[in-house]
Amino acid sequence: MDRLSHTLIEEQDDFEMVTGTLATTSISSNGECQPSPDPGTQSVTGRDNKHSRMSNITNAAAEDREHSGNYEMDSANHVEFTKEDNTWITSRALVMVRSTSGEQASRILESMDSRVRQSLSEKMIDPMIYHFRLKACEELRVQQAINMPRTRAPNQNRGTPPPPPTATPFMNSVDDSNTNNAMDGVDDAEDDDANTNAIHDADCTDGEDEVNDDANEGDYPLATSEGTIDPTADEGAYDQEDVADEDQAEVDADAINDNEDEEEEEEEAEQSDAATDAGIDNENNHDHDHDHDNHNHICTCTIPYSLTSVSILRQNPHGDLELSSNRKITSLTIDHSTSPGNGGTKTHTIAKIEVEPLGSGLPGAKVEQATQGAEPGAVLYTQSCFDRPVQMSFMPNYSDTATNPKLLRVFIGQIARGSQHVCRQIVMAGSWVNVWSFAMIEKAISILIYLLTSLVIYNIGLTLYRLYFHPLAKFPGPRLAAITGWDEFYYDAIKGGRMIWHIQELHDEYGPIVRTGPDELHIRDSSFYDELYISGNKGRDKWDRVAGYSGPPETAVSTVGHTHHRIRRASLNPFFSRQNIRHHEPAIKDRLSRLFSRLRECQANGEVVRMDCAYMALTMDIVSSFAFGSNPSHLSRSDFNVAWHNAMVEPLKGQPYLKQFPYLQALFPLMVALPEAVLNRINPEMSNLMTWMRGMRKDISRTIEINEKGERVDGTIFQAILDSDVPASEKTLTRLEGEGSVVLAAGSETTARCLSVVTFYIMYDRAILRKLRNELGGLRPEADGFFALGQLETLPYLTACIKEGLRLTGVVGRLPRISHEPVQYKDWVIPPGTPVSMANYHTHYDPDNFPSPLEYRPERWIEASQDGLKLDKYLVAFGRGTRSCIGMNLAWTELYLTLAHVVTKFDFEVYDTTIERDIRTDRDYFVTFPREDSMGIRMKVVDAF
Ligand code: HEM
Repeated sequence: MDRLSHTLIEEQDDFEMVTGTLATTSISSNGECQPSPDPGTQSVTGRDNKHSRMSNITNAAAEDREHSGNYEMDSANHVEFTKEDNTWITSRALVMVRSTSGEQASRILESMDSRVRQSLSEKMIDPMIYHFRLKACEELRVQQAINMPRTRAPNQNRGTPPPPPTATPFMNSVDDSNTNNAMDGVDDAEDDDANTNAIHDADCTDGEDEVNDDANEGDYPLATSEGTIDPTADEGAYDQEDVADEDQAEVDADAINDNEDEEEEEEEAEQSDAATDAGIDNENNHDHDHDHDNHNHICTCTIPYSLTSVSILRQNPHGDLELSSNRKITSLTIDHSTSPGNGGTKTHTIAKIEVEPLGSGLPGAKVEQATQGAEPGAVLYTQSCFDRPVQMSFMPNYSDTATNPKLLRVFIGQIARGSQHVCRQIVMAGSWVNVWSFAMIEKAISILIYLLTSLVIYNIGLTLYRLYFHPLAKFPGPRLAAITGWDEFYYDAIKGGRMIWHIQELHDEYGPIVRTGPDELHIRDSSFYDELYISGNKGRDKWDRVAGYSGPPETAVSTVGHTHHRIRRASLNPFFSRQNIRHHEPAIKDRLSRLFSRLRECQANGEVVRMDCAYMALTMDIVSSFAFGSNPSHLSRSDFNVAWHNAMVEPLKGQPYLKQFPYLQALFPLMVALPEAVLNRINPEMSNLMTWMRGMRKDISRTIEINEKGERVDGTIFQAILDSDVPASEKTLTRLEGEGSVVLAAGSETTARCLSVVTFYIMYDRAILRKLRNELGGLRPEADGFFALGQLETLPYLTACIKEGLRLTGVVGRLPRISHEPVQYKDWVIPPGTPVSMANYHTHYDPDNFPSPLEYRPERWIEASQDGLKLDKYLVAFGRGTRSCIGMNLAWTELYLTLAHVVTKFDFEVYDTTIERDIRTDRDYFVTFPREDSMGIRMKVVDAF
């Protein structure tokens, strides 16, 4: 394109739009913009003279400058505009005039220097036209300064004045006004603009433009001083008869434009190529009029991903990036209804955009819906509140989007040429820029730093408090345990249920009472057991940290308060009474018969039996018939339903995590709520359990319904609770459901483990087997083929075998209790409210009471009794006090009946089972666990009698 040479003023900055040093552009006698008429400095180019009217303007402006310092020419800074520039300026000015309300126009006129007005009036120049031409010149100059492709001029249609700004939808209004979306490019419309009116450039410190205030502050405002951009606002056109003159001027310019068509097409083609280079679909983005050669000149707009703010990084003349301003978007509304898809590119209309007033600074803005429009790949089209459309195109960055989806490439261009307040910086952007969600990241980082600092300070304070000022500070123990409870997590979660062995070492070092955690004491003294786990009204509370995972909410076992626990326990006691268990004896014997027949089958098949699973199937079948009146028949399953065994046992390993992160308990109800198919895929074993729980819930609901009709469902724990005197709040579906789960869990693995360990030792040590068979040989079975329970309970050796089994297995872990009164232990006064624990393991393996504690030696119980020692005092497998095991009568019944009949009816051979690996208590997950590599307790049935 044959551009006339032009000189730009020395700008303070490429991106400083209208400051007080606007280029001193003049309007030549032919009506084109050109350098000011300073003969000494301007390069005047040849032009045809046909638009003589405009020379008046030129002269007027020149004279103005003589009168006013504001219009002082800067001889060093002058500019020349081409014809097409002038065309654009004219059209642009027209649009601005039309979009100016009467009120605004009056303000402009008022603020205009009277001498200027006078001068203009003498030369019959409309001051509004003059004013807006200045602005248009200024815009154009800025674009040229950054070498940005020109926006399609408004009112491109030959002779048709542009329509006034319309209300939403903006896309429509953009189309109507023939400005299309802002990136409509330099298209044929420019051919139409031959309006060669020219305006002298002027120094814009004339005070008529509040934009200058912003610019002078070195800021790059994106908002009006009120901070609002409302593209829906129709400010009402400035009714100007003088527009007719402009139209006439446009007609005059047609002839000139014809020569320029070819050049325009070439330019368009260049730009289209550049867009292709930038990865933009030219078809979809044919309107993206931008210049990719100018990346170095553009400012980089940092628009947070959520569009909470807009900040602009500008590039100074040295090529460095500078942060020029941050403006917070306070509201951004996207009109999705006007968002047609565009070949995979989403197009949205911004219905309204508001930014903060100057000086508000970052950060923080609540932006509704903003993110919806700002996803990578989305294209935001909008029309500014002014006369030009604003387009923001969000496209993935070529290189970084894959690794960092927050990095977008944004094209911002052709925006609101007339909207100097708001978008002039964006006008300058006019190209593809990288956009990062800095504000969000910065905000997150600052919050993180704040939190970390607070955390560090808090922890330092807490550490000092725990070490020196805590009520337990005087108690012995390692400093680490005094400071943090994480060592417990390490031993229980990381090393796998080993905390009680670590505590054992601490006792060896520090004595019988040790501070094992910041708030917790532990005592290893078998003689103190009954004092801590006290009976009667002085009962202790549970520690809420532990109670939470002992069982589901609302159950007795998870109740913290002693009094509340008593109420709940009272509703269960009758059901677990010795009398009620006797009542269930036939059902227990029935399940035992099933076990015996299964063992005979195994013998016949030569199968190796997982005794731990067989006994688990037995205890689950028994407890199910006892508590729920049902028969799940785990015994009948070929593998004794090993899946159920695992489903009941494996979750216990999660207890250390639940203790450290109690909120994980919230996941359990979610798991129950998961659809069966989903859970089945995730964990088929748990899925069985969940299915069972759902079934139980149905049964309970039915029981409640039947009770409401005045009828009963006898023989279940649910009916027992409903029959009890407890308040209705203790008879809810949740409570009943919870108690059902607890009974199934507490009543199966505990007893099963004891049975399988005892069976192992009896079969492993034939001497024990012989003694036991001798003792049992003195009994005669009853009519049902079973020994009478009463008789079995009198057998000392059988009882000793069971006690020795309970000593080595059962609940081995700590059972914290909290007293509301000070507790005296030796010289120590334990402050009220302190959780104090004793591990059953330490009592059961106390060598003072049980020499060679790791050995299975039933004889110790016989010998102790003969020596008058009350060894039973130290058998605490079922706990003691108000919270001891409620199911111990059932457990004893099962143990007596099962062991007595198994040893007399079957002979087993231990199969690849070792004491070290499979029998000995190695881990504490509330109940005893063998070593990790255990393969179960396996035996072969070699004989059946
Ligand atoms: C050898 C077998 C068993 C052992 C070693 C045993 C051990 C224990 C222990 C130590 C506790 C106290 C837990 C604590 O303080 O948090 C307890 C509580 C409990 N046990 Fe057992 N138990 C056995 C069998 C059973 C059976 C067969 C049932 C039911 C059918 C049962 C049901 C319960 C219940 C419901 C509790 C909670 C009591 C409460 O908090 O009031 N247990 N058990």
